Amino acid sequence: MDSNPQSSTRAYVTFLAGDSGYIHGVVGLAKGLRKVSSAYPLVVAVHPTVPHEHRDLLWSQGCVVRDIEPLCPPQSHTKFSEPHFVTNYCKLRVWEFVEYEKLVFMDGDTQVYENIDNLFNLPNGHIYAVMDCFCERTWKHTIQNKIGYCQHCPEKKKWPAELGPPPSLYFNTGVFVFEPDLSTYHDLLETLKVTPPGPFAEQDFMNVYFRDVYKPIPNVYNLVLAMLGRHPDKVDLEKTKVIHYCGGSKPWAFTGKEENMDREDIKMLVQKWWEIYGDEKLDYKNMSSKIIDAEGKPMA
Ligand SMILES: O=c1ccn([C@@H]2O[C@H](COP(=O)(O)OP(=O)(O)O)[C@@H](O)[C@H]2O)c(=O)[nH]1
Ligand SMILES: OC[C@H]1O[C@H](O[C@@H]2[C@@H](O)[C@H](O)[C@@H](O)[C@H](O)[C@@H]2O)[C@H](O)[C@@H](O)[C@H]1O
Ligand SMILES: [Mn+2]
Repeated sequence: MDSNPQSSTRAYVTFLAGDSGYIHGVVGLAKGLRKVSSAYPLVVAVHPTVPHEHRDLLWSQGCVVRDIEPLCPPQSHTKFSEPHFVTNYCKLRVWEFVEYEKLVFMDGDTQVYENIDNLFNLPNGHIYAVMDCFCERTWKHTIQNKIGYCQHCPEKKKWPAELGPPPSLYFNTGVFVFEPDLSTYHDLLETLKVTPPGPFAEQDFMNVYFRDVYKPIPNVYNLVLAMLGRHPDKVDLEKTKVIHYCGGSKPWAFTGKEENMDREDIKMLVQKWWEIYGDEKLDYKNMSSKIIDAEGKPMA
């Protein structure tokens, strides 16, 4: 018998901070999950900088709104790859959402195009995520990028033996499957205090912390846009379930002018994002399930 009946629950979870436009991403994700008939709610870990009207909007879109405290890395001179990455350490707060047995975290700049509820059935005891790509200029600080090595194509440019063993598999933290628990949460916070930050902030930290329990899942669950240009042979858009609009402009502010963004496939994917975001039939108020009577007829 489960000691805590709540702990058998599952949910998608995302993180929202500030007022710079990600609210559109989170609302779009809530509508996308409804469109693919996901069986689980979307919990939003909300940073104190999120305006109250955005909290109300999330609630009106059927999201579970959970306030979180900020979480900062130790003081350092690290130059993050993007200034806002320092805020992303707050993602780690989701490990305290222990009212859920299992969570699938999704960045606010991801969108789901096919049901991925099957991820909740992956065996416990691991963190599941898609391998990241090292080929973008954002990786210019790494030896991998300098020598042209990427974990998506180790056969193309082998890791030089003189550099020792190749780096451990490295995952993108835009989508990951995990089980929240308080002992891991407190250990994460203690370990964070003594871990010098890297350019990819909480992503670098999580890759070190979870190195021994990380298991890769196919890139159909988190296709970062860079893959389209860097590893087209590893991409099948027909089979892709989640698009991660990272590494350039976000769909809600798309200009197509950023590096690598002026591509027909990316413009098509941005249009697909807008088709969901703009679809009023997917608004929570228009989707609330009709109450039906004993004969299965909708009641007034
Ligand atoms: O100002 C910000 C920065 C980040 N985020 C959240 O943190 C996630 C990670 O940041 P981002 O997606 O920008 O990183 P990228 O995947 O583009 O590197 C976003 O998707 C949002 O869910 C946010 O809400 N507001
Ligand atoms: O805070 C660090 C971020 O690191 C990751 O983004 C990166 C990564 O994808 C690189 O491979 C790209 O080159 C880069 O553009 C992109 O920003 C996660 O997507 C994001 O959620 C967040 O954890
Ligand atoms: Mn992202």
